[in-house]
Amino acid sequence: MYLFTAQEMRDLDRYMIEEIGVPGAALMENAGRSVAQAILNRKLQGTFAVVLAGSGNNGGDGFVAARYLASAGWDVCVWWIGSEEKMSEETRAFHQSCLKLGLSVQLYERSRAGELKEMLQRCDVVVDALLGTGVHGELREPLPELIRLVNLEAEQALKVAVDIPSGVNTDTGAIMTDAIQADVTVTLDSPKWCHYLRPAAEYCGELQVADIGIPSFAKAHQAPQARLNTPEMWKAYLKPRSPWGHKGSYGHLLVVGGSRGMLGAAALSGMAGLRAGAGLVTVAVPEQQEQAIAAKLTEALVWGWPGTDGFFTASGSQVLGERADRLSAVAVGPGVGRFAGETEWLKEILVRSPFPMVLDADALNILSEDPSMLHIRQHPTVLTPHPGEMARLAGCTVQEVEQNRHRIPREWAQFYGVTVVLKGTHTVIAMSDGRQVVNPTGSPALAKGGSGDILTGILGALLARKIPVHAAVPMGVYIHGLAGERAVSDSAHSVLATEVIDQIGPAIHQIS
Ligand SMILES: NC(=O)C1=CN([C@@H]2O[C@H](COP(=O)(O)OP(=O)(O)OC[C@H]3O[C@@H](n4cnc5c(N)ncnc54)[C@H](O)[C@@H]3O)[C@@H](O)[C@H]2O)[C@H](O)CC1
Ligand SMILES: [K+]
Repeated sequence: MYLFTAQEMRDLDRYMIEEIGVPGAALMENAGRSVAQAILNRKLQGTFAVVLAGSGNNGGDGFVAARYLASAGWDVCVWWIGSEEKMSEETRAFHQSCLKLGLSVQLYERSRAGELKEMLQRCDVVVDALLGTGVHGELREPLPELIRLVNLEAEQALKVAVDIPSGVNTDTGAIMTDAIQADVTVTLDSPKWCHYLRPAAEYCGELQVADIGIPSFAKAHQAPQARLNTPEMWKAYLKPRSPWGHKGSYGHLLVVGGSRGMLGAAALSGMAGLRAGAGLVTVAVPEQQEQAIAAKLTEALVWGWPGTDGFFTASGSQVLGERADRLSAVAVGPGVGRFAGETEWLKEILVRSPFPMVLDADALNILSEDPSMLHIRQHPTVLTPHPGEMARLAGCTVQEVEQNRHRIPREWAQFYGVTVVLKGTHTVIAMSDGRQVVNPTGSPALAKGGSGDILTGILGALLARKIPVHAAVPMGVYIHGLAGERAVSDSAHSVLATEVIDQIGPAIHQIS
């Protein structure tokens, strides 16, 4: 499923109208009917709806929805703002048809706030068709006051946003002034970025996608840059294990990390890698840590790298060359820590790894000293920063990263020719060719130490299994999120990282 920006949606709209010949009014009719149907499907007790309509096409959808609710026997009152001159031809026509049918259609003015307030307090549904994807900049009055009125007074009503809650920015998920706090958002044709970006995502409520008659081949013709992560995108690579296979058939993942005080991180990555199907996993730790990791991990191989006092040493990573021909992927970072000569150490790994690589945690912090070293890489490289690590890499604040989740990872991925996985609720995956994937799976249970190490292990294993990076990364992120969801048996507070690892197998089974 695609994820649209406002401009991409306008382009698709134009393509459907001008090149395919479907009238704009037909799309609007379908949109409004879908919204009304979504409301009727809920079989609510009460049947009084207040429809708030702007003068743009979002408002047009609202006028249509009002007509369908009225024809289902509902008591409907439409309040609209703006002016008839500003309306598009379609919106004007549907406004007129509501008037001709004798529906109650009221022009909102500040002096009438009391009347509207009284209705909002006793209605059963509020349809928010004030602003859609055409919003620009700070809201002009009377929108802010109207939005405040709805959020404050329509407490008991079901608030249904048409396409997007009015006031949110479609592309960035920002809220310029204020936005409708919706219970349900009926989005037209496809989800938009704002449905998955904070703070807008918190204003959407339940998301429903309405078919308005745009076939998938039209979307493929006008393909947007981003998709929502769904198994259909990569399921073909998730083949059952062959009865003729052996451990060598499923790749050999090397996990590098586990310095003093952080052994658990490398152990979690290693275990996750095995659960995600790698044929062999070797965990490389500073030599002083070798005994301890061996005692922790029964199924993995261990490899002591030159170390001092439980930390890696500058030139120690040269040993990678000795076994590189036996490996098929490497994951560097879980519990690596910071140490003298770390940049040189990481550079050696980048050079000596002629296979896919995952960089996480302190490997990313080391990298942020000199990101240009990524240009050394000749093979797929995946970075899995959380917002703090992304901020260090990009040289900006965490807040800037959070406000630009749609943009910063994409620019970074394209510039350095890598795949960036910006973690968080709705992880954003940015590929080196500009394509993006937003992940819908996950659980608050994953907001705990160890979750990132698990993701690193899963991604490393899928890459070791020679699944192409464009499929392995969305697959790994999806499985990780699903395992997190599945690990919650009662309270999300108390889930342990090892319990998430236990759910990797069931998650894979659920998808297969
Ligand atoms: N996706 C589709 O194919 C279809 C989408 N439909 C609906 O159309 C809207 C987008 O319509 P558009 O006319 O481009 O814009 P809006 O209605 O969102 O808003 C324009 C309207 O709002 C005023 N405005 C803009 N910014 C501000 C501001 N900051 N303050 C106050 N007012 C503002 C502007 O002056 C205009 O009057 C999409 O979301 C769908 O709901 C089609 O109906 C079906 C096909
Ligand atoms: K809206």
